[in-house]
Amino acid sequence: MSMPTIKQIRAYTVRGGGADYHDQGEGHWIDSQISTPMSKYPDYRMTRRSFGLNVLGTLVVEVEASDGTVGFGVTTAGEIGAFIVEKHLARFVEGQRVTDIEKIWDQMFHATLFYGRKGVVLNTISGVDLALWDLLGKIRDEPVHALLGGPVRDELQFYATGARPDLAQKMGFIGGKMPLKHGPAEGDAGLEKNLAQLADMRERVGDDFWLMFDCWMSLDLDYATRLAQGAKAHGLKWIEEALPPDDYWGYAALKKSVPAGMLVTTGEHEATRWGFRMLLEMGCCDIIQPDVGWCGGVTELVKISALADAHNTLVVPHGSSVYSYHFVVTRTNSPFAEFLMMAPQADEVVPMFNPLLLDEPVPENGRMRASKLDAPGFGVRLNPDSTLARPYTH
Ligand SMILES: C[C@H](O)[C@H](O)CC(=O)C(=O)O
Ligand SMILES: [Mg+2]
Repeated sequence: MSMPTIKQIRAYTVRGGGADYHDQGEGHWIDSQISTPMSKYPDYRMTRRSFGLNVLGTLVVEVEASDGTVGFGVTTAGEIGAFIVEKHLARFVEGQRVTDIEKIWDQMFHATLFYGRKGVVLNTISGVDLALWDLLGKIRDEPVHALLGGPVRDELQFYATGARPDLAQKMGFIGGKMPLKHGPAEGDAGLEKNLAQLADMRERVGDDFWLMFDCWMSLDLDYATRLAQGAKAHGLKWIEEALPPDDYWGYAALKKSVPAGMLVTTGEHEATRWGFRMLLEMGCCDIIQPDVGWCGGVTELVKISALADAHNTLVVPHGSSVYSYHFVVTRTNSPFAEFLMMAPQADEVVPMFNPLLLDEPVPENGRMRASKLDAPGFGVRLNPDSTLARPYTH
C-alpha cells in the first residue's frame, strides 16, 4: 500500500472553553480566588482572568491527507499558535508521508529553537503532533492507543480536580484536588485559612479519600514546607506545583522537607524530554504531570515517560482529556488519570473540552473502560457548532 502524504495543514482559533479550559464565563470555580504567582498584586488576586489567563484561547490544527482523510488536534495556543503553524511549521508537514511523525517533530522543534523550547511554541508543536497521530490512526483505522503499543489495563481510574472534592467523591472518583486559595502574600492568616479549608474537606470526605492541593506555581519553599507540614494532620496526599517551574532546586529541597508519605508533584508547565530530565535527575518530585497538549505531544510524551520510568517516577498527565487517556491506558507507570471538573460549580461531570468536541468520553463512577477509546485516531470529532476562525493562511 502506498502511504498517503499530507496535502494541507490548517490552523484555527476558537473561544470559550475547549482546550483552553481556563477560557470560561463569569462565576466558574476555575476563575474564583486561586493562589497564583500574580497573587502578590492585590489587583490581580481575585480572579485569574484579571491577569489574562484566558488570553490565548484554543488552537485547532487540522491535517488533511492526499486520500482526503482529516486528522485534528487541539491545544492552548490561540492566534499566536495559528501564526506559527501557518507561517512556519507548515513547510515541515505538507508533502510528508503520514507516517513521518518523528521526522516532522524533530524538524519543528529544531527549526523553532531560536524562539521556542517551551511555552506557546511547544503547545503549538504539540497541537500539530496530536493532529498527526489522529490522522495516522484514522488512516490505519486504529485508535492511537493501539499505535502506542496497546492497553496495559482494561479500565482507567480517575481523580477529579475542582472546587468540590466532596461531590467528586459521591461521583465515584478516587480523590479530589482543590486549588489552593491563599498565597504567601496573605501571610499566616492565609495559611491558616488554607489549612482550615483542607480540614473542612477532610471532615466531609472521611479518611480514605485522596485530597490534594494544586498550588499553581504560587508558593516559595518556606511557605510550601509549612503548608505541607500543617497539611499532614489532614492527610494531604500530594502538594502540586508548589513552586515556579524553573525552580528545580526549590523542588529538590521541597521533596526532602515534606512529611514522610506526602508526595510532591509537578510538571504541567514543563516541556520536552530536556525539561523533564531536569525534574527527574534533580529528584524534584514523586509524580511528573506533563500535559500532552503542552509538553510536545504524544511523540514527546512517550520519551518523557520512558525517562521517568528509568527514574522510578510515575507519570500522571495533566488534564488534556482523550489525548491523555490514549497514553495513560498504555503505560504501567501511569496508574490513574486526572479529570478536570468543567461544570461551573464542579457539581456534575461534563466533557473536559466542552463544547468543542463531540464523542468526548467521560468517566462514569470515576472510571472508564479502555474499550471506550476504541474508535480510530483519538476518537473525537470537532463540534460543527463551534465557530472556528482561520486568522492566517499560507
Ligand atoms: C485548578 C488549577 O489551578 C488549574 O486550573 C488546573 C491544574 O493545574 C490542574 O488540573 O492540575
Ligand atoms: Mg495542576
